[in-house]
Amino acid sequence: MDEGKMDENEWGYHGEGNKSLVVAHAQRCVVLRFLKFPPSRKKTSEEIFQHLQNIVDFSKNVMKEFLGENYVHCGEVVQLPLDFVKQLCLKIQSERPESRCDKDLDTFSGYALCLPNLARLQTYRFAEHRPILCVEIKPKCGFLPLSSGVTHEVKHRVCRYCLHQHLKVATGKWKQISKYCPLDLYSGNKQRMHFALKSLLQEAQNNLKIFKNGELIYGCTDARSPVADWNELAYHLKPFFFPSNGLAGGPHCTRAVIRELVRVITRVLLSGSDKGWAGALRRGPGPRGPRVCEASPFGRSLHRQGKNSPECSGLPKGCLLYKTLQVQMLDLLDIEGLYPLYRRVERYLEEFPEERKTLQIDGPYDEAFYQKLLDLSTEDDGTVAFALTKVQQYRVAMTAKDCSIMIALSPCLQDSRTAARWQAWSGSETRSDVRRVQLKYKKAVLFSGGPP
Ligand SMILES: O=P(O)(O)O[C@@H]1[C@@H](OP(=O)(O)O)[C@H](OP(=O)(O)O)[C@H](O)[C@H](OP(=O)(O)O)[C@H]1OP(=O)(O)O
Ligand SMILES: Nc1ncnc2c1ncn2[C@@H]1O[C@H](COP(=O)(O)OP(=O)(O)OP(=O)(O)O)[C@@H](O)[C@H]1O
Repeated sequence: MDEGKMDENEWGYHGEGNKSLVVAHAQRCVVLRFLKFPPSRKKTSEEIFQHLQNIVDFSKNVMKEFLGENYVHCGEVVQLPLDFVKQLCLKIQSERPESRCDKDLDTFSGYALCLPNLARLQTYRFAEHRPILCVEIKPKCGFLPLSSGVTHEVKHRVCRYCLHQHLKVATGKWKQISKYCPLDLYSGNKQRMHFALKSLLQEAQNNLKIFKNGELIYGCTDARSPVADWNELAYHLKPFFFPSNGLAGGPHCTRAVIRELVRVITRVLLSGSDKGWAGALRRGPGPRGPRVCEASPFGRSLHRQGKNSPECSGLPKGCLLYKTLQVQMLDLLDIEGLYPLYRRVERYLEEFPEERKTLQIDGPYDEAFYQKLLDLSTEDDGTVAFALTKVQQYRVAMTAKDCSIMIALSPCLQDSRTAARWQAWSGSETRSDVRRVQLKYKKAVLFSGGPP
C-alpha cells in the first residue's frame, strides 16, 4: 500500500465493533482497522501507535503461538495522511449504525492497522474473481466455570452467553432471546452443532455475519435491524451450493440451502490440523463437570431424556474450536477467583509504580511474555508473580472468548485434497475446498481499560 497516495473514494465502510472501525479497499483485498474512542477521551498519537503495535505483537507472539500459524493474521501498523483519514471519516459516517456512534474514529493520529480482508481473501490456488463467501462467527465462551471461587451457583449451570441474553433483551440491545448456546457449538456433536448454527442463523445478533464477495449479506447491526430473511439468504447462497440442479425458489429450496450451509460450516469447524500450543496441550480427558447449559433448548431436551452428562466432547484435537476452547480455559479461576489476584498486582504497582515496566504490564508482548503464560500451576504461593501470571492468562482467555472465526468458502476446481463436497460452481459435482479459517484478535491492552 502506498500510504503517500491515498484516495478515500477507493475505500468503503466495512463494519465496526466496540473498539474499532474497519474500512475495506474496493479492489484490493485489504482493510484498515482504526481505533475508536469516546469523544472526550483524548489520546496522543504516540499512545495510539503503541496501542496498535501492542495489538500486532500480542497477535504475533501470543495468539499465534497458542492457536497456530495459519489462523492468526497480525497485520501491520501504517501511518496515513491525516487529510485522507478525515475525508474517509466524513464519507463513511452515514453508514455507521447509530448504536455505535457514541465513539468516534481516531482521525488525529493517522495510525491504523492494515490487514488482509478476510471476507474476500484470495489465495494462489484460486483463480482471481472466483466468488467468495465468508461466514463470521463470534462463538463466545464455550465452557461453564468449574472454579470453587464462583459464588453464584447458577454460573455452574447456565453459561455466560445465555445469562447475558436476559440482560441484553431487558436493556433493549436485542429484541429476543437467542436459542444459540456456545456449549452446543463447542460440543463436537454434529446434531448439537447444527442446532447451534441454525439458532445463530435465526437470531444472528452480533455473533454471525455472512459476506458475499466482501459485501455483508446477512447479519444485524442493532435491535432496529430488519428481521433476517432466510429466503433472501438462500437466494444469495444457492449458486454456491446448488448452481444447476434446478431447485426453484420457495421454502423447500430455502431449507435445503440453509441445511447445506450449516453442514459445511460444521465440517469446517471440525477440521484443521494446524499446529499450535493449544493443540498440543495435554490436560487429561478434557473439561470435567457439566457440558450442557441448562438454558439451551437442546440442553433442556437432553435433560428431559435423562441425558445430563452426554458423551465426552467430540471435538477433534487439531480443530480450531478445540484450540479456541483450550485457550479460553486458561481462565481457570473465573473473574471471581481472579479479582483478588488482580488486586494483589494492583496494590503492588501502587507501591512500586516503577516495576510496571519490568513486569511487562503494558508489554512488550514478546517471547519472554509468552513463556510466562505457559505456567499452568494453580498453587497460590502468595507472590505477585503468581498473581500476575494468572491475570495475564485471563487476558489471553478473554481474547479467545471474544474472538471471531472467519470462514472463507469458495468453489474450486477438482482437487484431491481436503474438505467439503457439494455441487460446484461449474454445475458438475466436484470438490470444493475450504480455504481458511481465520481469527481476528482484539484484546491487546487490558490494563488500560480498567479492571478485567
Ligand atoms: O463481556 P461480553 O461477553 O459481553 O463481551 C463484550 C462484547 O459483548 P457481547 O456480549 O459479545 O455482545 C462486546 O461486543 P459488542 O460491543 O456488544 O458488539 C465487545 O466485544 C467487548 O469487547 P471490548 O471490551 O470492547 O474489546 C466484549 O467485552 P469483553 O468481556 O470481551 O472485554
Ligand atoms: N481483517 C478483517 N477482514 C475483514 N473484516 C474484518 C477484519 N477485521 C475486522 N473485520 C470486520 O469488522 C468488524 C469489526 O471489527 P472488530 O470485531 O475487530 O472490532 P472490535 O471493535 O475490536 O470488536 P469488539 O466489539 O468485539 O471489541 C468485524 O466484526 C468484522 O466483520
